[in-house]
Amino acid sequence: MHTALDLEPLEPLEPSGNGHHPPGGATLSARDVSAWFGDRKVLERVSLDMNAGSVTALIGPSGCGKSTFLRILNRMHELVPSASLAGEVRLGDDDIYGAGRRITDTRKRIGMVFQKPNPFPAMSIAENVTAGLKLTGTKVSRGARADLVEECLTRAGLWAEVRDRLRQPGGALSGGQQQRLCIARSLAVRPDVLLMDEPCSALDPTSTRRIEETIHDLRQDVTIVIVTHNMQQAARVSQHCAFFLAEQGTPGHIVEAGPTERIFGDPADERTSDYVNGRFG
Ligand SMILES: Nc1ncnc2c1ncn2[C@@H]1O[C@H](COP(=O)(O)OP(=O)(O)OP(=O)(O)O)[C@@H](O)[C@H]1O
Repeated sequence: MHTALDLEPLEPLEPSGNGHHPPGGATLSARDVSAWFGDRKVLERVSLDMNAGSVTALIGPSGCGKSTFLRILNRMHELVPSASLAGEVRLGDDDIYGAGRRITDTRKRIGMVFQKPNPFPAMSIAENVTAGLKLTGTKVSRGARADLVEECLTRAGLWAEVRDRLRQPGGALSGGQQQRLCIARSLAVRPDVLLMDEPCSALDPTSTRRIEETIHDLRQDVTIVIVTHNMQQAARVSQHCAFFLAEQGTPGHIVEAGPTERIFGDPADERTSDYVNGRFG
């Protein structure tokens, strides 16, 4: 059950990063995105700007298409054999579905963190951080690797806890630490955008809070889009919010989107008000 909302912004616990990372983030814009699995349409003309320097939360009841929309944003939807889509997704000025655009280029610029932490359990903590470099063809000299590991673990809010055991396996960390390790791994390829699909749903409240602090610290550098079922979390971590709904078997669509404070405090649509106040979903 969702409850009344705490709109207080989070205070960072640690400074974000060590100053080595570039300022960044880029605005991600979806225009008239529709999606299908086979003949079944699950998203209807979704348009949304996810601004640089900002956290955008995607909220809505189960099955309304939030994860599908998120997966379209980094070209994962097309990996499902029956899946198709229409519309446009732009990262800055680039059409990520444009002719000749390679999936690996998109994945490099738009990282993703999943519901269940998925580090490589037998690889060391340090190797986990750099694991994505090879996959995306990112070149980092051997000498620069240690700095990159420290930088990314710091930005992910994990450095202080693991600095003395970088050679231990990633699988030996707690669930919350593993999730921050996955965030560090995503950051190592220097993405402009980080997509997070219910990143805290498998975590306890303390680990959840820690991830929320990490999100708060990262947003200066990386555009963040997060799917969450937790309304208090959406209110705490996001500056913008989009409310998705799929009514009576119709495809999911955005009922309304805007500044989080307005979506929670003064929504334009009664359905949004009912949802954010826990009256359904
Ligand atoms: N691989 C798939 N094949 C067929 N249908 C799918 C597939 N993935 C999702 N769907 C359907 O697409 C619709 C949207 O699902 P999606 O997972 O995007 O919703 P969601 O809002 O993220 O839900 P939840 O909050 O429960 O994760 C649902 O009706 C779902 O059953």
